[in-house]
Amino acid sequence: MRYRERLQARIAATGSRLCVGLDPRPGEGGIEAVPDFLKRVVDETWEKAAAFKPNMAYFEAMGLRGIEILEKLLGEMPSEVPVILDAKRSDIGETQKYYAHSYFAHWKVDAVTLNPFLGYDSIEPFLGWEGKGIYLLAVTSNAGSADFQRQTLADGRSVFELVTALGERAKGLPTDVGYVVGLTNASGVLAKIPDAPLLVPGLGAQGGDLASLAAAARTAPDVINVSRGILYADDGSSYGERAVSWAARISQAYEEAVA
Ligand SMILES: O=c1ccn([C@@H]2O[C@H](COP(=O)(O)O)[C@@H](O)[C@H]2O)c(=O)[nH]1
Repeated sequence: MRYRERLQARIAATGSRLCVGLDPRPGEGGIEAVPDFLKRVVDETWEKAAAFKPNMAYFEAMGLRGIEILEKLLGEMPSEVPVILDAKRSDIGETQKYYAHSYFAHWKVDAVTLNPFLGYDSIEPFLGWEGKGIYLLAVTSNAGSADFQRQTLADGRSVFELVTALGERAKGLPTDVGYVVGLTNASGVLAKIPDAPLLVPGLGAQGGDLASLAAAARTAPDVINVSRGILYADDGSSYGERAVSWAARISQAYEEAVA
């Protein structure tokens, strides 16, 4: 089964487009409390998760122990839920081969985020993997996405359309190509993004508004990420309750857009 089909099936089975972001920040218990923390989050949220998204930065920040924690976590993930590793890697093709092997063959994640700045040959090593996906950073959720990504070229295209053109070149290859589009910057952008799976961060702590995404009436298996809004909301509710609540808010926005 292709990655896109698997994600579509998961969204249909759960009725949820929520991607649960796994960004652990060691607290009072220190690094040794992180594995149990992540296990509780996964156990409580997986039934409402269309996908999980561990971000490499938070694991790398814990040193080698963080990598061990990530490896163990990946080995114990519920098999029903696709895992998107947020790695944002970028290097020459020869080196990217090793990242692709590490993530797809060794860690067996379903998809990975990549920085497309080095061009097509830098993403090529990721394109021959049946059942896997990559998400290219197209329009990120930070203010700095205006510095390059949303600039307009002399021919009238936006810079992020050069990114989607890379993805279009990969059509027909075994790996599915999707894009990262930040909810905070999605307005006015979505009409120019192909019908490919989107990973949409920016909901919750970053204050993104679901209306423009829902109104775009896209048919692709787009997923919307919430990390701090589930892991660190400090609102007296459980991780599971927060996942249910965010999944419902996302569904409601989509329902209101068609009403
Ligand atoms: O454009 C981007 C790309 C990636 N991210 C990542 O998503 C989560 C967002 O976390 P929240 O706590 O829900 O804000 C985090 O891992 C980011 O590195 C993004 O925010 N924007």
